[in-house]
Amino acid sequence: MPEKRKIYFTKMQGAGNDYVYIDALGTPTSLSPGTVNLPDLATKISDRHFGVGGDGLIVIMPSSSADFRMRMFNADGSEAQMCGNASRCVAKYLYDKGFTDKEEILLETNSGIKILRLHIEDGETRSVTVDMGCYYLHCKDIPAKGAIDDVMIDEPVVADGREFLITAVGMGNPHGVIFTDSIDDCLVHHYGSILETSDVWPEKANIEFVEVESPTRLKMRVWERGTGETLACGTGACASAVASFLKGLSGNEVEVVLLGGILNIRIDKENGHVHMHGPAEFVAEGHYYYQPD
Ligand SMILES: N[C@H](CCC[C@H](N)C(=O)O)C(=O)O
Repeated sequence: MPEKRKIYFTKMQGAGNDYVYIDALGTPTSLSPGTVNLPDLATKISDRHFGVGGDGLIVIMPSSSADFRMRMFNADGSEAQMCGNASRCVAKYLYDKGFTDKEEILLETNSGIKILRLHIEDGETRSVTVDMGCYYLHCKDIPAKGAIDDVMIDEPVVADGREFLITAVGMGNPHGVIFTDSIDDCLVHHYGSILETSDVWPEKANIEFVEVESPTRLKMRVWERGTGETLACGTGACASAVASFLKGLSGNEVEVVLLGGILNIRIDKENGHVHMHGPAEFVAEGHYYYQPD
C-alpha cells in the first residue's frame, strides 16, 4: 500500500453546491497534478463520511491561454467540461487569496475560456458574474440523440414507464430540462437518476426539473451527472433559463431559485451569451490524508 499523502484543500460553496478546491499554482502547499490520480482523489475526498465531503473536486492550475485554468471532477471521479458554481468560487479564491488583483479574470475550462467578473467590496469578493459563453442546441454538439430532429425541444423520453418531455441544452456540458407543475424527491432521485444515463445521452447528462413561477422566476432542482442531487447547478440554471426562454415561458432575465440559493441568469438576445450572477463563499481549509490505492 502506498504511503498516505497530505493534501491541502479549501472547501467552498456557491449556492450550496460545495466542492473541495485544491490549487496546483506552485505555492509551497500546492499539489503537483502529475503526481496524483485525480479521479481517485476526487472520489475519496468528496466522500461525506470517509473524506472531506463535497459534490466533487476542483483543481486550480496555471493556464497557457488564459489567466488561470480550472479542472472539475464529479464525486464519482468523472471529469466534466464546466461548472458554473465552481467558476465563481475559483474567482473568489484567486482574488481574495492574492493570486491576482484583476477584477475580470479569464478562466480556461474544458469547454473554453470563460470571463469571470468579480464584485468586490472592502477588498473581498462578494459575488461573481460569469460570461458562460453561448448556449447550443444541436444534438451532435451536446451530445444527444434526438429521434425527431437535430434539436431536442420537448422530446418525449420514457423512464421507468413514465414519459417526460425533455429539452436538450449544451452549456459546455450536457443538460436535459424538464418542465413540471411540481417537483418532488421521487422525480429528482428516481427519474433523474434513470434519465441521467438514458440512451438519448451518449455521455450521460445533468437533468433539471423546473417549475415556472413567473416570467422572471424559475424554481429548479437538479440531478447531476456523476454526483446525484446537488443544492444548485450553475450550468443547469443557465440551461433551464435558456429552455424556458426558447419556449416562451419566461423572458431573457430570470432568477432561478434552487435548494441552496438564488442565481440570476441573463441571456444576451444579440449573441446568445448566457450570464450567470451568484454567490461564492469560503467554508473551511485544512489538509486531507489521502490514501492512494
Ligand atoms: N454543478 C455544476 C455543474 C457540474 C456538472 C457535472 N455534474 C457534469 O458532469 O456535467 C455547475 O454549477 O454548473
